[in-house]
This record gives sequence, structure tokens and C-alpha cells, in this order.
Amino acid sequence: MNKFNNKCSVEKNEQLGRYVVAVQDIDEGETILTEKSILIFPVLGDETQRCCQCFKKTGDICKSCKKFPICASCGPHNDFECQILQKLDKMPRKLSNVFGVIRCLIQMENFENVEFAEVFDSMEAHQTERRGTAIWKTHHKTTIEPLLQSNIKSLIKSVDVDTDLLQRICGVFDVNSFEIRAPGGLGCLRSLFPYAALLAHDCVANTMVSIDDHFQMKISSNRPIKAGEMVTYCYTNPLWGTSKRRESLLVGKYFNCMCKRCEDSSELGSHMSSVLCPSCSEGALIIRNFNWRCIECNTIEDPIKVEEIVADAEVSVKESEGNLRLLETTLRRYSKILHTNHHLLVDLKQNVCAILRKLIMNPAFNPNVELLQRKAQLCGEILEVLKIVQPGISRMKAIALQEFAMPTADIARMQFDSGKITKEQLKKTLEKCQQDLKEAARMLFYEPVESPEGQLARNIMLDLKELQEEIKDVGSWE
Ligand SMILES: C[S@@+](CC[C@H](N)C(=O)[O-])C[C@H]1O[C@@H](n2cnc3c(N)ncnc32)[C@H](O)[C@@H]1O
Repeated sequence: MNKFNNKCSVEKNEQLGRYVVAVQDIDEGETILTEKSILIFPVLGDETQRCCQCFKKTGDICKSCKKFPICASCGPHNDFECQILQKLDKMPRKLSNVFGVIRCLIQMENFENVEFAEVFDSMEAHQTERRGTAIWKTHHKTTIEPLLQSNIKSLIKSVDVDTDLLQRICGVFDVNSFEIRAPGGLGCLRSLFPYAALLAHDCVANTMVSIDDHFQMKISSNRPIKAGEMVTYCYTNPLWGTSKRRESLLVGKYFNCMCKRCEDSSELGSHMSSVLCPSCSEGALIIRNFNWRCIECNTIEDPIKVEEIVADAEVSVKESEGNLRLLETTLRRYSKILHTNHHLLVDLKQNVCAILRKLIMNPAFNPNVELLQRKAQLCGEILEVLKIVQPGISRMKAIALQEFAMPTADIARMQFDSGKITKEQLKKTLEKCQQDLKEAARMLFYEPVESPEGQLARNIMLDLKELQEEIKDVGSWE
């Protein structure tokens, strides 16, 4: 069964396994797939007790099986599941580590749900590459040993519950699951969407994913996709530098990313991993054939030295977290050493913006023009990076655009009030902010209405209405 729209086809090759290709041109913003999650489970080690139905926090437990937490308002969980759990002698102490595997085994056992076992069987687990690795050992200790010490093996008859099967299940989870927001935005969960998981990875992907409160996923194209192009999704954080993205993909997904961005030493001209040249101070050092070479003066820098600089910067960024003064000092210090778009500087800028956002939103605080200017400047700089690494419709870009436009409008109002700019300049700035907000709202149109981004889109629409009135008003002043 192909749940993709009829412009997509599932293909298979040696390098990628199964992947999805556009067989017709796809327009920007077209829905490519909608899919309901087949399994939701906690992130390993999460201590929060969550209802097995709605995944909200709960202190209640099913009165029949006395194993799975369930909130009173959710009613009983699946009868077949409950009956098996009633016979389970020993529930491992840390439910979060075994919940997904237990539910998966019970679904495999349920003959009314043969599709689950078939779909699960077809999913990639990279069992050979994982065998004996650190993650294999962690799963063995946290999940597999506690389960094998219970009587689960005797309760599941359709499959042989042994180490190999349990490791395969953990592998399928690690390779294929999507991280999703827990209800109410409190923490994270992992979820399996087997069709969505067929999309291959690209660090500059051509789709965007949104998941609503009912764990329904929607994948839409974030730019036009030509017939013959692969339909891709980004498995990692696009705001990380190449070495960190590649490492996370190699360790977590077992492949070496060879996408255009990873293969280009300047990261498509974004310079998110570039270091400033100590010789000419203007050029960027980029890595080519294991050498850091300046793109302006051709100086070659010792790779060990460059790696040390980046490692030191990484430590300083970590140590600065949450402290505005320290963040600004680290930002100033490393702006003289790293390229302005370096991912560590972007990280610092995001951290500063988060603190400034909280300050600005506090009704008891009256932000001055300098603070608003700083926020607008940093958001503008982050936006420039996002324009390169997220060229299509992007949630991150929409948020940065809104966070850039709002203080920019406030600054213009303050400057007009103090006589620093004219009425025409104020109107022009407000009109530009209006354009930016419209663009942000357009990009957030694809978000579920009840999500924080959906709420942001509604707030932007209200701001836009007020801005439109204000622009009209300014235009009518004598
Ligand atoms: C979520 S699965 C995708 C579906 C999988 N290809 C299948 O046949 O079930 C992720 C796996 O697909 C492969 N893959 C995805 N994108 C890739 C890429 N850009 N380069 C190489 N392998 C990729 C890797 O084996 C990765 O672990």
C-alpha cells in the first residue's frame, strides 16, 4: 500500500535501501504524505510516567493489568494488550526503557494486526553494523536484560523473543523513529511512521514534517521538486556543522552523508564550519583535502591547531549557556576567530536571542532601543544562515523572520518618537516588517493549528492587522 501522493514512487537501490522519488513535478507546499503513528514510546531514560494512550503525564495505572499507566479520562487500553500484561510476572523497574519494545511485541502477537508485523519486518535496523557497538551494549543493559528476566518470552508465541529480536526492535526504533513533542510541549517522545521513514536523508532536504496533537504526520514539499528528484527529509540538526552532522548520521543512522552540503567545504557558501584566517584576518579557512586553507590568501593552517580552536570554542559555548553576560563575551571573543556564520556562533546567537525574547516578553520589563537592536541584529544574522541551509519553506526561518520584524518595527517607532527618523522612514520600515511578517505567516501555514507554531501564525495574523492599520494611519499624518 502506497500512502504517498501519486506523484511519488518508492524505489530501492544498493546504497540507500528503499527511498522515495518524485515521478511528476511537485509544487512547493504540496502534501506528499499523511500518516498516523503506529507506535509511540518514551525517549530512553525518560522518568516521566505517561498515559499509554494519550501520553500526557499521569499518576494513574490500569486497574486490570496494573502495568501500564493510563489516565482516568482515556478509558481502557487495548484489551488484547491488557490481557497479556496481566500475565506478565515482573515489569522492569524503568518502564520508559521497555515500554516501546513490550508494546511492539504485543502488536506482533496480535493476529488482528498482521500489517504491523509485516511493516515492522520490512524496516531497516542495521543489525550487522550495530552488533557489539556502544548503543548495542546500552540497549542490552537497559532494555533487553530486564525483559529477558521477565516471563515475556512465554507470553509471546508468534515470534522467538531472544536477544537478536529485541536488539532488532531497538535498532528499528533508533534508525527509523521521529522525535516528537510530548502533549502540552512537556518533553519529547519517539514515534514510528513507517512510510515517512522511507524518505532518504539530505542536509538540505526538500520536505518539511509537521505532527499534530493526534500524532498524525504531514509531509509537504518545502520547494518545488522536479520529476526524477529524490524526496528527502533532514534526519539531523541543519544548524550543526558538517563534521557533527556527518558523525551523528554515521553513529545513529549508519551511513556517510554525501549530500551537496556535506561535500562542499564552504557548506554551500554558508561557512558554517569555517574559521577566520589568522594571516589575513579576512578570508575564511575551509577544509580541503584534510588541510585548512584560506580562500583569500591561500595560507594553509595546521589542522590540529584549528581543531583545538574549535574544541575550545565548543567548551566556552557550553559554559556560557543561560548567562547573558557570558554569552555576549564568548560571542565577542569568538567572532574574531570563527566565521560569523560558524555553527558555534549561530548557537551563541540563538542562546542570546532566547534570553532577550524572555526579557522582551516580560510585561514588567521595558526594553530599551539597544536591547531591541541587539535582538534584531542577531535574528537578522541567523536568518542569513537559514536562507542558505533552509532555502525553502522553513519553520525556523519563519520564527527568525518574525523575531527580526517585531523588534525592527518597535525600534522604528521609538526612533520616530524621539525625532531620529521621519514619518516616511517609519512608514517604509513598517511596510518592510509587514512583508516579513506576511512571509513568516505563509511559511507557518503548514503547521498544525494547535501547535505552538500554529499559535504563532495566528498571533502574526493579529499583528499584521494592527500593522496594516498603523501603516494607513502613518500615511494619513500631515
Ligand atoms: C529511516 S531509514 C530509510 C529507509 C531505508 N532506506 C529502508 O529501506 O528501510 C534510514 C536508512 O536509510 C539509509 N539512508 C537514508 N538516507 C541516506 C543517504 N542520504 N545516504 C545513504 N544512506 C541513506 C541508511 O541506511 C539509513 O540508516
